[in-house]
Amino acid sequence: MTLELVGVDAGYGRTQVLRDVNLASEPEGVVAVLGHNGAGKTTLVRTAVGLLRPTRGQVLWDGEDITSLAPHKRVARGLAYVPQGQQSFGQLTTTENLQLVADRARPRARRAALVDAAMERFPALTAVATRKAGLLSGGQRQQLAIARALITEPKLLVLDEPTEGIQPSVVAEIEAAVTDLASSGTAVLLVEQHVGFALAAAARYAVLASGRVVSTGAGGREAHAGVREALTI
Ligand SMILES: Nc1ncnc2c1ncn2[C@@H]1O[C@H](COP(=O)(O)OP(=O)(O)OP(=O)(O)O)[C@@H](O)[C@H]1O
Repeated sequence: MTLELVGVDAGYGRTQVLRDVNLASEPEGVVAVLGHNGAGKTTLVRTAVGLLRPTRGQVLWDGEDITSLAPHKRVARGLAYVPQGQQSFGQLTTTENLQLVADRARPRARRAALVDAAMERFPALTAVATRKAGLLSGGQRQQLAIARALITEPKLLVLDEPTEGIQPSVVAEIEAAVTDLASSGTAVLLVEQHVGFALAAAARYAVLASGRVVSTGAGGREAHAGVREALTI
């Protein structure tokens, strides 16, 4: 499954942010979206997941036009989104946060297995399974947010700056989980400020500047120079 933005313009009211954006996820692996603050990365992912309607262009899911499809229907098709900011239900425990999403899964008998599988991806969560999410560290809450998205068994996981504001020791755990996910068949669209990690993980990258894609290419170490140059635009 690939998600594709074709000639997309989008913005807020009269403020146009995205300009003629063309970008596709890979059927497997990571596509990294890079760019400075305010470049339009969050606007791009919000448009991709259906929280913002493009003013021009199309969003395709495996070739099908889903531009007008509601976000929750996109989730049902296999598109999951983890927004910036480690959001969770603070009064619920770690496990309850996961169960809340699993409770929608069918058949009922699978629900516990989904929670267990999501926990297994993030061993740090097991230790805080009964703690209220509001009392978790930023890194734990970020892991919980990703684990919650995984309960929907996405084909494509859209992550908006998963390492932002997270202490370095936990960043490595999040990076490892994202890399592991991508290599086990879940495609990832990754917005990331941390260029080193993004390029190491990415099969492909796109650099956004002032709402336009100004550079794209294959990921990996050799992409650094091209990305650095594009980021100076
Ligand atoms: N709700 C909104 N209403 C009006 N303008 C907005 C809104 N959200 C973002 N913008 C503007 O759109 C532009 C792009 O913002 P966006 O959040 O997409 O960038 P970003 O690349 O994700 O930046 P960051 O790394 O800071 O999150 C910015 O100029 C921002 O001020």
